[in-house]
Amino acid sequence: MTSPLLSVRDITKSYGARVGCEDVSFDVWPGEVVAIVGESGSGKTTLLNCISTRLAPTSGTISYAMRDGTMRDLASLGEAERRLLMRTDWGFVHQHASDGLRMRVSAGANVGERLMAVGDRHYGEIRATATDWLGRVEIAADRIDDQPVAFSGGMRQRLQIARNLVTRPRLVFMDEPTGGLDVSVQARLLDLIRTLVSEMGLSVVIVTHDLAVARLLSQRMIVMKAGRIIEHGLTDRVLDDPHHAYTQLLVASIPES
Ligand SMILES: Nc1ncnc2c1ncn2[C@@H]1O[C@H](COP(=O)(O)OP(=O)(O)OP(=O)(O)O)[C@@H](O)[C@H]1O
Repeated sequence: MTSPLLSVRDITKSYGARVGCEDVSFDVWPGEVVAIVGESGSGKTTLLNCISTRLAPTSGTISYAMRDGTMRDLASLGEAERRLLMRTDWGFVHQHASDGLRMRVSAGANVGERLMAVGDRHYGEIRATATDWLGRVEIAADRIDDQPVAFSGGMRQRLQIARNLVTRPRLVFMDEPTGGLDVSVQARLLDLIRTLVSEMGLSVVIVTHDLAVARLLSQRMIVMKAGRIIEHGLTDRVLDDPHHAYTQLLVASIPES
């Protein structure tokens, strides 16, 4: 494919007098993982929420290559079209699994619900697919009827990933997906995300303040500071040869492993 999947142009989001992000432009190509990094308050979440239509930008345009090949300005989508896109063609993995799961319905139903959203109606098939996906995210099949409230943080996050990926979306947004988890749990989760993303050929936009996460998962990296992109390039290049003084500072602050 020679055209981008998502095209972000001159996105600005203001909260009254405060700038969330400003004049941000970049493309996401099919099958690539783009990491948005920067310190707290640099505008990463604001940008992610704007490009995933969870937040309306103050100005700028975001276009998306729909499954039928047409490039649509996301602001022109009707509410029903937007919701369908979010439930089927896109995924959104929240930092806190409780924001992306229904905590009081079973693990199987959390996964099955997304399948029903794309029109699956056969109970046996839905349950079989849900069981298969629980296995793919390393949750034992005998936990299928348990509610996520009874799961550990790492399990909840893996369930949230299964719920998002079961419909085989083309684009997945992730907001600090490993944030707040123990280091060993993080490592296992990162490994799982990396495997699934590569097996499924997913495009991903991931927000993280952790450069090690960006290094492990992404091919391209966007560095933000005070709402603006200050450096953008291939992840290895940005991390091995940062051009901007702020990026140099960020890279220098990664603990030696
Ligand atoms: N709802 C809001 N109302 C007012 N200002 C906001 C709001 N949300 C974010 N901001 C401001 O916008 C700027 C960018 O915040 P944002 O949360 O996007 O940054 P971030 O890089 O995601 O930070 P963190 O890593 O801490 O989540 C900050 O100055 C923040 O205070």
